[in-house]
This record gives sequence, structure tokens and C-alpha cells, in this order.
Amino acid sequence: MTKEAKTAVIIPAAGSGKRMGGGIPKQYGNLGGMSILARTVKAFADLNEIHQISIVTNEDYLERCRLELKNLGLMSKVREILTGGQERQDSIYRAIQRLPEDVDLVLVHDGVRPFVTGEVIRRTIEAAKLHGAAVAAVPVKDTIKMAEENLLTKTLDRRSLYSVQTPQGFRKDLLVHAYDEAYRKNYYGTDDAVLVEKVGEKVHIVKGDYNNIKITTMEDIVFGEAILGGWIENSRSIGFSSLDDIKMEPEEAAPGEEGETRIGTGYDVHKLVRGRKLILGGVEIPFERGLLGHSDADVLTHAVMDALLGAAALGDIGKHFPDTDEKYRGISSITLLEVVGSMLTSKGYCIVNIDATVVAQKPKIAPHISDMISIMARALKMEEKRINIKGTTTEKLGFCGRGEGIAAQASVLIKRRI
Ligand SMILES: Nc1ccn([C@@H]2O[C@H](COP(=O)(O)OP(=O)(O)OP(=O)(O)O)[C@@H](O)[C@H]2O)c(=O)n1
Ligand SMILES: C[C@](O)(CO)[C@H](O)COP(=O)(O)O
Repeated sequence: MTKEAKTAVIIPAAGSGKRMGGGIPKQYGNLGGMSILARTVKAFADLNEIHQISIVTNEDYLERCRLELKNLGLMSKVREILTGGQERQDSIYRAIQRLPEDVDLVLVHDGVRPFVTGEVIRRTIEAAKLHGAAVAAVPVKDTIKMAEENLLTKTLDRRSLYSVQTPQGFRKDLLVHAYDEAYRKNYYGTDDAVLVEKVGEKVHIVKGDYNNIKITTMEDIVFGEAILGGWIENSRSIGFSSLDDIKMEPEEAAPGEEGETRIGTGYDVHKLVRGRKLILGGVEIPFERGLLGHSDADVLTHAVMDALLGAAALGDIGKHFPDTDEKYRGISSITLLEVVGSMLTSKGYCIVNIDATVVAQKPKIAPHISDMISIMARALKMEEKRINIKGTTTEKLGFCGRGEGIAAQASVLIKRRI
């Protein structure tokens, strides 16, 4: 699926909030000057990657919902506000059945998870584009046990347990099929992924956020106020750790490998042709020609990925993202870079630094370098100061000098941290 995939969000907000209690459904409770639901809608409305929003809510609150969103200027992407059903699943199914033809990807996000970040949403979108189904999740922190009649029966292995959140993102056809099957066979799930699992499809995990809480009981309001009040940020500033510092899939290093440093190099060339965009380091550079390739042909990002994979002895991009696979046609190389970053993280590596050179007679690279660095640093979840990008010409010599193509090379240093 290409990066232009049309993405819709369904926000179920039709629950009665039995566990919270109180006089109004919790999604209409006030959190820092706006309702919990409005805060949730804003998180999606603010993102360019989101094209339309369907909200499902309680019949008596339809008008209130519309008015608040209108007053906050949040209606522009809202396609419709519908009345919900008996269960969360029923509410979502109502919206699914009304999705327009041209939607490619669907995210489902609880109306009562107002602290979802753009990063988590983007990660879910990219993984859903790549794999068809993806959910945000965080590793559990407690030991989880099973019990019957107040007696423990089993202790589960925490290393394979995750607390699953929303957004949950799916290719539309997959989600529609999973929901249709659930109603045909008459089963219910507590999330959307389980319905997709039941039709035999794989659902991938992306890193969620411990702040992305579902406001369920009164204590969650207290956590919510703490998040809004900046407590989490303050704690981070004094060196406390959050999920960003924790690996999702830790893998034990072989004895003696801890702290091992490794280097990798990457080199790539693409031809310049008319009628294509020129993308380098995730930045679209205005130029009369662009690079030809199966993906977006971002030669710089390809060289960096090859260097990273090489350093970790994981092969090369051709092995992981073959140009014979339609799934990668037109894909953003930055999406692939995120995948490569996760592969290194799961092997226990962190990236010490990246140094890369773009070899192009034209256009000038220098004005775009800082944008390239910030896009790549975000994709690899590393500090910008650890990335260096340079541009050079070949004094009009060779294929780069004649403007027939652009080359890039990269060197990286990685280090085992476990
Ligand atoms: N029939 C329902 C039930 C739930 N939801 C929505 O699904 C999300 C997650 O559900 P939950 O936290 O369980 O909300 P409630 O069902 O309202 O809570 P409770 O189970 O305590 O009644 C919420 O945004 C909720 O409004 C919905 O759209 N339709
Ligand atoms: C979808 C969900 O938020 C994932 O954690 C959760 O399963 C919703 O459950 P609820 O019982 O409707 O709160």
C-alpha cells in the first residue's frame, strides 16, 4: 500500500461508563477544559495522515458532541456522528458498515483514550499499511497470574505479555471481513484485533505509550490530571525511565557480547528520470526529475538501511523488502527505516552514530539536511546529534556528474546494550 492510503478513524464513544459511575457518560467528563472525547478527537484531527473521522456516541449526546467539536473547530474531518449499539463492538460495526468505498486503512480508537500521541498513531498507521493489521501495546509491568475461586492456578510468563491499547489499525477489507464473520458466527471480542485474529490473520504490535490510558475508573482521572499537569515530563527530565527507554522485544545477548560495537557500510544508486518525485532522507526536494525505483527510491535512506542491516549482520534491504513484492510499491523508505530500526532494537542494538553522503551534481542538498536529519532521527528514535548528512558533487565527472543518477553512501556504528 502506498503512503497516500486514505485513512479513516472510528472513535467508539457510546458507552455508559458503568465502572466510572457518575451522572454522565465518562467520555463527556471534563479533562483540563474540554471533554475527554473532544481531547481524543483532537489528537486525530491534528494529523495530516488522518483523512476522516467517524464518531459513534450515545443517542442523547449526539447534539452535545457535535456542538462541542464545532466550538473547538474540530469538525472539519468529522464525516459523521452516529448512534452507538449495545456493546463496543456493535458501535464500531455501525461505523464500519458506513465507510466510504475509497477508504484504504481504518483505525479504531477508544473515545476515552485522550492521551494518544501523534507518534503512536503514525506508528500504527505505518505498521497497518505494511502488515495489514497492527495494534499499539505496552509490555505489562506487573506479574500476571490466573486464579479460580481466589486461588492462584498459574503464573504467566511476563516476557510475552502485553497490555493492548488503541489505536488498532487495519486494511479496510480485512477489518470488514473480520467484523462480518463475527456477526455471521455470533461472537464478541473486547477489542478489534481479536476478531481479525479469529479469521486467521496476523496482527502486529507497535510500541504504544503508558500514558495512553483508557479512562475507565475514577483513578484514571487522577492519572489523567497528572499527565496533563506535566508530571510525566518532569519525571523524565530528572532521568526517570518510560517505555521509550524500554525495548519491546528484548533478546538476550550471547555471553561476552554485551557492549560489543560493530560498524556497517551502505551504498546505493538510483537513476534520475522525469515524472518522479525526488525524495532524499524522507524530504521531498523540488527538482525537475526524481529517482526511479520500486519504492520511493530514496537513495540516501536505502544506503543508511543497508549500513544498519550490515552492521547487525542482518543482510540487506533487498532481502527484507524485495522489489518483487507489490506491498513495497511506492512505499516511503522512511517507513522501511522504522522497520529496520525496530529490527536492530529487537536484537539488542542501539545506534551510536550515522554518517552519510549524498553524491549529486544537482540539486543542492545542503538546504534540506536538517529536515532529513530530523525525519531520520524520528524514524530511528535516536538523537539528531548522532546523525550527520553531507552532500557532494563529482565535479561533473561520471554518471552523478552528468546528472544521470544520484548515489549515496553511509557508515554506521552500533552497540549492543544488553
Ligand atoms: N456500547 C458501547 C460500549 C462502549 N463504547 C466505547 O468503547 C470505548 C471503550 O469502552 P469502555 O471503556 O468499556 O467504556 P464503557 O463501556 O462506557 O465503560 P463500562 O464498561 O465501564 O460501562 C469507550 O470509548 C466507550 O464509550 C461504545 O462505543 N459503545
Ligand atoms: C479495545 C481496548 O481498549 C484495548 O485495551 C479494550 O479491550 C476495551 O475494553 P472495554 O471493556 O470496552 O473497556
